[in-house]
Amino acid sequence: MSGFANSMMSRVREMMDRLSSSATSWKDLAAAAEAVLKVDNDYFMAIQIINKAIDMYAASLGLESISMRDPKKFLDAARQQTGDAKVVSELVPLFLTRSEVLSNLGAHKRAKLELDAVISVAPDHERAKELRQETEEVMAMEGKSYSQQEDAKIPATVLTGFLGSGKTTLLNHILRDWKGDKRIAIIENEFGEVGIDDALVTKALKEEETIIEMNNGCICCTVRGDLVEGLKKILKSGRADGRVDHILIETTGLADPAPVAQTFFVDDYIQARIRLDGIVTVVDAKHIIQHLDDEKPEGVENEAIEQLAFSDRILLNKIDLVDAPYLSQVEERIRAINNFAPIVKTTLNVATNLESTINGILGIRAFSLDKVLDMDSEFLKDGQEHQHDESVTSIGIDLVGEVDEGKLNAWLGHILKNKGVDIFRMKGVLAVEGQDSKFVFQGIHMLFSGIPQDEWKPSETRSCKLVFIGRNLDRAEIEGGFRNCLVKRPHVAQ
Ligand SMILES: Nc1nc2c(ncn2[C@@H]2O[C@H](COP(=O)(O)OP(=O)(O)OP(=O)(O)O)[C@@H](O)[C@H]2O)c(=O)[nH]1
Repeated sequence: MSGFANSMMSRVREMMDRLSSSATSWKDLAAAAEAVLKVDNDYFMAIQIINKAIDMYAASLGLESISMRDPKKFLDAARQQTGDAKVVSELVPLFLTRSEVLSNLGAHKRAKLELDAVISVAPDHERAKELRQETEEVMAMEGKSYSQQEDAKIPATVLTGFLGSGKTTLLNHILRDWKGDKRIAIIENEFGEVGIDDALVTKALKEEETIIEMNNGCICCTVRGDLVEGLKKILKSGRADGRVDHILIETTGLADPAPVAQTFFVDDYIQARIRLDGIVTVVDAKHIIQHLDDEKPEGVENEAIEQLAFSDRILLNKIDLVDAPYLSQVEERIRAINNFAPIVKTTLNVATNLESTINGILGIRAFSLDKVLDMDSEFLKDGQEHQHDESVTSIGIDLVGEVDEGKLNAWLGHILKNKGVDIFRMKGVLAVEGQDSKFVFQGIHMLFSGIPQDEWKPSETRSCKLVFIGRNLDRAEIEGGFRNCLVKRPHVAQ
């Protein structure tokens, strides 16, 4: 991670560490949150500190489990334990600060819910009533028209979906086939040591597009700081040569979208200029149930479930690979996780209804912090880092040289037959002996396709790049197997 990104992401944590070691009471934290709000207008930092103050207060009463989840229940329980006077003088001010911050971050519904809770225990509290009225006014305005301030920001879409679901296919349609005239900047993140998507993303880009690749870790954890940096770079490039109308962020197939979405609230500069338009999840109809049912070790999230839960629009893709009863079953499973996101059925590789599909995911104003907080009241808490399932790894191969077609086919056939269940995803761009075109292959479990694509240019070195992502992969076996397919002795590229 770059120095800048490091410093950005560690800022909140450093501040929290400093406060934890120097400020030992909830009162100190409450004062610190007020100061951060007044001096810096730093809402994300303020909410971290005020949450900690409320947590500390709740812990002193043994009520930490309900403090965020249900503010009314928490305030009522606190009242029973400490009496009305203390709740009004101590807890209410904490909740007022929190409501103010939530409103400033755009979570008006959640702010109102907390203010309602405050007013239920302190019906005459003037400041609480005032804040609730202000919040209601903003909500009424937002109901009529999208706020001008939000309109002025550049919309960003987080494109998520499990490995191989069709994200890059969709991206290519947007870049190559879509008739819309938006200037789109793209941030691409891959899981795997060797970047392949660069070769798979269409070269027929509209001239103006900016593509930023982030391949040194997963966007939802290690490279979140780089995402902020990438967004800032896009903002600057947009300023230099006109405009950027939309930002599209393709996450890895193993990303948890929650921390990616949180990024839009962490940095003031970003928050003032970019708004999260929506989280779009592409679903592979054939394989999704298998991944939803995948049992994970203790403390490890199931990414396929998270990607659906946080989604604002779902593209139920690859419907050509399943029959109608199975498709209904898939829809039912999706609905059990996310009952509000519209589902659009697609076959992205043949691009039917492309215009309406793309228009239905860009500029939709679908992301709502309120909606997310309803589902996950701790969404704005920093430090909830995503833990990847460590049995799922990636193996990257990057070698100069070319393969023997017969040996390659036999080896790929062997892998598909014997490792198809464990290999979630494989893809590669290969030089095949005697062929002028690059051989591009894609595999998802037992499904495989390979096609010649683009000729090798005289200036290019004929080489092979492959990525395997899956469970319990044996690096020596896969790498050894591939090396046996090579025609010449390879030279390992660094
Ligand atoms: N049968 C079928 N195949 C599809 C469809 N959409 C995409 N594919 C194929 O599925 C494979 C994976 O598609 P990608 O777009 O690379 O998937 P991805 O989500 O970007 O994959 P990762 O980046 O590895 O997570 C490719 O071979 C596509 O051609 C579809 O609707 N039907």
